[in-house]
Amino acid sequence: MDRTLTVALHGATGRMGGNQHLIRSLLAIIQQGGVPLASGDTLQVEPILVAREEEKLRQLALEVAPQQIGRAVEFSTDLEAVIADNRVDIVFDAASTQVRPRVIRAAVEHGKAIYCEKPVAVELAEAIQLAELCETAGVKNGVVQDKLWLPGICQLRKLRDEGFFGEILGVRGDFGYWVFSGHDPQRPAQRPSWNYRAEDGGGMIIDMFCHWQYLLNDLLGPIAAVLTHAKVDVPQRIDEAGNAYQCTADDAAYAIFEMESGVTCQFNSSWSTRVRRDDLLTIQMDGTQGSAVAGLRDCWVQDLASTPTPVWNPDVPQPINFCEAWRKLPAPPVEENAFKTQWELFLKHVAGEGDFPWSIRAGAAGVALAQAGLLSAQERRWVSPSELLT
Ligand SMILES: NC(=O)C1=CN([C@@H]2O[C@H](COP(=O)(O)OP(=O)(O)OC[C@H]3O[C@@H](n4cnc5c(N)ncnc54)[C@H](OP(=O)(O)O)[C@@H]3O)[C@@H](O)[C@H]2O)C=CC1
Ligand SMILES: O=C1CO[C@H](CO)[C@@H](O)[C@@H]1O
Repeated sequence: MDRTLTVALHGATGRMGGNQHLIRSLLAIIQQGGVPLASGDTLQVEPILVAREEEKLRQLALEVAPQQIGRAVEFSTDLEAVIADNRVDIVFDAASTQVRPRVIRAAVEHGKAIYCEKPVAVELAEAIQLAELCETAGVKNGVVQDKLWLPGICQLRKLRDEGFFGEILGVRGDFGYWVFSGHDPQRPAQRPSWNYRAEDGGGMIIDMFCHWQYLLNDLLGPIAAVLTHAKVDVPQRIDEAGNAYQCTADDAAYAIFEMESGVTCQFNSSWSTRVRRDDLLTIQMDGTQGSAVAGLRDCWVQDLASTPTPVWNPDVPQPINFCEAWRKLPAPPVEENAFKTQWELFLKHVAGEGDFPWSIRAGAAGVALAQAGLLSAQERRWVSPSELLT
């Protein structure tokens, strides 16, 4: 038997709302015939697209959706009416960050299940309030933590579980790429301008530390303290309308995370760097018995036996090709989109099958790390995220 969950997809016209959540997740689920449940039933999903711009919505609902699933889907510019609609089971928000608390509150008022993009809010106090609100109302809730299902990260987790590393000693994360400022009309900025304005909820720390929190927590347990140096490397950029604006949000952040386990993790996150590594995000984990480097999709390993023996001598050309000493792991047989995988888990959870630990409360822990990072950068000192949660 089929059961259908109707999802109000707010922010459908945005990059994430349109590409990852509509096209690669919800429409892909419809296209595959739904989500099989353990009960033998199949869970279907029906999106209602919501945003402010009717023309963009019309194009997604009446042109993009039919190309993928052979029929149109519903759309609306009236968020309040859609949230209040009795047919809607889940309210999902992927609009810009500052709008999120308002959407979550409205959804709770109407007793809907809530799922949203990260960060759940810019301010920690607000993120905690939202978690409490959902818990008190007893509504099912969740936050996107997509990196947990990236194929490269899944390989890293598997290596840890198999004991490949021996004793884990340290982790190094390198994230980012060059984001064009927009001054050259031939090379427009490839990210929305609000990301570079603190007053609009932008900034590297609030954007990426949420990801680093759940990733590190999953791989190594809780983060005890963070030390961050943040910068605005590119002070002026050009916005979507072609106007120059001052960048008020950090676009580079250099952080050391000290784990409760004693492991040290060091993460560079930058929109002002050029890539000379295997992927836009690489995470290297070093242990006594071996090391691994995970990119978004691939993972490379080097065990103790294949570790080269370098000798420092700048007077001769480097005799070792270090890249050759790494072995690329075979790709897993089925590679699913990480957002889609998490969507399926949330849909099943709402249908009564399976826990969903990636809650708004879990999202608030990400905001706590971001706030700790910002405070550390401002006051130039180590900050413990748990200090801010008490
Ligand atoms: N998990 C991940 O990997 C990622 C998550 N994100 C998160 O996703 C969210 C969206 O980011 P992204 O897609 O890059 O941003 P975009 O700027 O591309 O999209 C923002 C969306 O928000 C809507 N919006 C903006 N302001 C308002 C407002 N005042 N009221 C209602 N709607 C509004 C826009 O709608 P309209 O068309 O009406 O203007 C648009 O649909 C952010 O919270 C970000 O942190 C972002 C990137 C990656
Ligand atoms: O996870 C992410 C990956 O990178 C994006 C931009 O390229 C970020 O905005 C985002 O939050």
